[in-house]
Amino acid sequence: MYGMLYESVQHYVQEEYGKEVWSKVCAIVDCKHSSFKTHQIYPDKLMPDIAAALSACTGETFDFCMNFFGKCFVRFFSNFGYDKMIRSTGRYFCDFLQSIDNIHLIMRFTYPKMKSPSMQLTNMDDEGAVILYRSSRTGMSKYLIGQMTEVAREFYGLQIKAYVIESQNDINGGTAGPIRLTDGPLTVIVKYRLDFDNREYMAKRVNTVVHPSQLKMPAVDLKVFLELFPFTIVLNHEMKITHAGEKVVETWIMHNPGANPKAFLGAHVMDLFHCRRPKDTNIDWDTLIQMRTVLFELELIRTGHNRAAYDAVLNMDFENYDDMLLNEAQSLVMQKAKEFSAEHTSDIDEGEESDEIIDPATGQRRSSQGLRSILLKGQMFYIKDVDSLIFLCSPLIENLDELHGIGLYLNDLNPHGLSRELVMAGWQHCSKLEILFEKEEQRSDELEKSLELADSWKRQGDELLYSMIPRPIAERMRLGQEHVCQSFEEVSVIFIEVMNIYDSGSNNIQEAMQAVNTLNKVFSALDEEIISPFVYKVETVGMVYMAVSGAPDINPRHAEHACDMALRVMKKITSQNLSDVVIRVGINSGPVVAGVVGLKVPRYCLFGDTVNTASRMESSAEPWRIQLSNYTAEKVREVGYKVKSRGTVAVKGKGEMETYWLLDGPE
Ligand code: HEM
Ligand SMILES: Nc1nc2c(ncn2[C@@H]2O[C@H](COP(=O)(O)OP(=O)(O)OP(=O)(O)O)[C@@H](O)[C@H]2O)c(=O)[nH]1
Repeated sequence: MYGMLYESVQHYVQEEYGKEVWSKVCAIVDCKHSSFKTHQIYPDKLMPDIAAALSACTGETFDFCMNFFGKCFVRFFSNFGYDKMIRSTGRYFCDFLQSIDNIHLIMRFTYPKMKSPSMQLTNMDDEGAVILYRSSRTGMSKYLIGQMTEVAREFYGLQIKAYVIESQNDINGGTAGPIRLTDGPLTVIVKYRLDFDNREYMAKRVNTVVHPSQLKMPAVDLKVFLELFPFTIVLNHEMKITHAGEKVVETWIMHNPGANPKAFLGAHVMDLFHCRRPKDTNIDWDTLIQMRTVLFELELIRTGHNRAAYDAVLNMDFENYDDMLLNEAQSLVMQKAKEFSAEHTSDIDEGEESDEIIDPATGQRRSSQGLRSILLKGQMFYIKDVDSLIFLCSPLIENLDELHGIGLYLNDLNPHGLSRELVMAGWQHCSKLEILFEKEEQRSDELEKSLELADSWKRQGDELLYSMIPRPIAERMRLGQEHVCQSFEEVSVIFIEVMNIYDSGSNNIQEAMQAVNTLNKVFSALDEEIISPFVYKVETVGMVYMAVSGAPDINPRHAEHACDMALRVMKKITSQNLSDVVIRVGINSGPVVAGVVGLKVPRYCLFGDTVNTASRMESSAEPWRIQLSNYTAEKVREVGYKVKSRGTVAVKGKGEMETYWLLDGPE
């Protein structure tokens, strides 16, 4: 389905429910598109999926959401100026209801791959109307209710009540989860009742009977119709073709070489055509006589593809065709076809059955698939004088390539109306549009790429920021909240020093580079042991790595988490047996004040004697040992950690302190 419908949903869901809800909905349906391109096609099932997801996020029913999306579409398409088109369909709401098919058809040039639904106004009365909707998509029936309600309100000042009377293959709303559209050829048929004040329209209709233009007119010879509409077919009650325009017969002959050219008349319409629109329609008199406002699309069935045969048939003794035996006539046709091809292409080997077409218009070779079949678009009109249905139609051709593809020329098209101009306009329009679409695609791809790039830079920036400032604090600062210092009653501070990997007095560059590499390996290994939110890395200064447990996320088991990390680190670094690397660890627990300092390179710092003492625990520890302050040892011994007193140690700036070695964690 075209992106325009999804653009309207994204716009109004964000407006109505906020960007947060929209992001949640996208996450649920796994939609990767940050925006939708108007002219790009997206999966049909995305629409009901989004409705089901929005229903889950907001508690609204699925039907409510689909109805809402239909309203969004009508509000949104005004951005493209389509509201003017709706207003111009007619003075009354019923005029509009009869024009929806036409609207979609006119928009075909702009949305060439559109698979629009078909809408049929089957009944009107003073209290409203009945609409029959057919579509190859499920889950859209409530979408249409939203559209019709919004068009009635917005453009006709009508409050209508629209509801489903009966439906086939339609998945009733309120489904819990996203609707998976089936892939099979499924036609959804839904009949709606629209209740609204329709008296004025009905009264106006009655008056048309006495309208001056309705004065008795003489019967018109059917031949006139067939000249004006050379692709027309006339059907009797048995749905047999009684009369036909010359072009439709010629086109049929061209696409059915070898068939009896006289077999077109008298054949059942469904033996020669497929009904493409509306889908799954019973082609019988009673049904068609009800569907005079519906736009039909009949596709001519092709059995072959030989332009040469076509010319041969037209040149043959058409009058006496019946007298010849059919196979004699067919062999004559094929003979003529060979002669025709031989005249037009010298390089086809003799005797080789060529199925190539020489396109006389362009002289280009076309493979046998070159001739596509023809799609006739029009309405069924009942002509009382001949008690027949006449399919007043014209070929649906979007551009010159397609015209050639069918083997027709502009002169074959209806002499009146805009068929020829539309093809030309369509061709120009399409080529202009193609350039515009390409440009739009290019721009939006560039936009998509720069959005991805910006996103990756943002992520990298965030990583960098979170490496300096804890995420919750960074988020609060990003929201403009002034970050104030925060005091913590009790945390455990860990200092880890990498010893003797570098003599700061030496000027040997080699040694220095070696030391940096080794330090990077060790600190990266330590980083892997940081388990947020239990332990937070504060900084590294020189060979010293500092971390804390219990800040910025308060956690009562900070001493245990700090010891666990120290034990893991000891095990990890010894297992890595990095040559010359020796470490020692110190831990202390107590109160600290934490805050972000600095503007240029803001850092999350801890202040207080607890930090100083933890540093001393590390700097006075022996290599490969973890030294705990008395207070920390007390806390972890209670929960089974194995500690061993080191006795009293003279600690710089602290005097005599009893400290402990940490030997192992609890069983
Ligand atoms: C100028 C106005 C309109 C334009 C440009 C337009 C265009 C479109 C397009 C591009 C699609 C998607 C079809 C596809 O991608 O295959 C669509 C679908 C649809 N349109 Fe329109 N449309 C218009 C007006 C309306 C109105 C007024 C109604 C009904 C009141 C309507 C009913 C629908 C429905 C129900 C669908 C969903 C597809 C389905 O059910 O199969 N449209 N339309
Ligand atoms: N990495 C790091 N070390 C700290 C921090 N706060 C204190 N220290 C260290 O803890 C130790 C004890 O600090 P103090 O008691 O203030 O001693 P000092 O006189 O400032 O420093 P010294 O010259 O080492 O005695 C010192 O080695 C400080 O470098 C900190 O936030 N980060």
